[in-house]
Amino acid sequence: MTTGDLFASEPPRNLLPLDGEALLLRDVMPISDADRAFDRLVSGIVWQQEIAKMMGREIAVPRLTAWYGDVAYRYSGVYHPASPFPKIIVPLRQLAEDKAGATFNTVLLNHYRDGRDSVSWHADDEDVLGENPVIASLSFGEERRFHFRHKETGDRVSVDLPHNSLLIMRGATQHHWHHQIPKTARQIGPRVNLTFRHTVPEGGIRNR
Ligand SMILES: O=C(O)CCC(=O)C(=O)O
Ligand SMILES: [Fe+2]
Repeated sequence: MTTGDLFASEPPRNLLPLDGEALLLRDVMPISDADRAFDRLVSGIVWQQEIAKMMGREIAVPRLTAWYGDVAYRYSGVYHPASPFPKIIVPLRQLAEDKAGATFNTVLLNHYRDGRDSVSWHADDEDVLGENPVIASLSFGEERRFHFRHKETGDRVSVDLPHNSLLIMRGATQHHWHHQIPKTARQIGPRVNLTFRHTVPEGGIRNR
């Protein structure tokens, strides 16, 4: 039996001790497909440098991002028109849908260029994601550590997200837990992450 078979035969366990569900699926596609997807995403996606306003100052978000969706949506007052999924992302969405048993109409991509890039504590709890969103998060490239912190109890859970893995968050997770990817002083390479979501379209009509 190969290591891959061993992982595949073990049902993923819930990483969270209470108030939500987080499952890490490893080796979700043939490794050659994962390697190719990583290269194509790094070079083929038009990555944006977003600027955030923090206490009156403009700060570059410490990672590159991109967004695609079948539907338009409004987030923090900013209108995002529908923007069709690039060809490279279509099979990745299908995989995420099959593994998560849910449908997704939007994707947020993150490109962490090195250990100085990060995402700070937040929950994916915007109204447009609905009550208990299923979020499926694909990782390619450098392994990064992902932290959960319970909003009330302060409980912490950490998990390393390897190349070719899928983290599924669902149930009450976003109500009760924040998550982050901290910076690291280690000399590391780039990582690409795709978080698939189901967003209620602007105007409130679900058409997927
Ligand atoms: O890069 C990751 O694994 C997490 C990204 C994230 O939390 C987000 O985009 O909301
Ligand atoms: Fe998130």
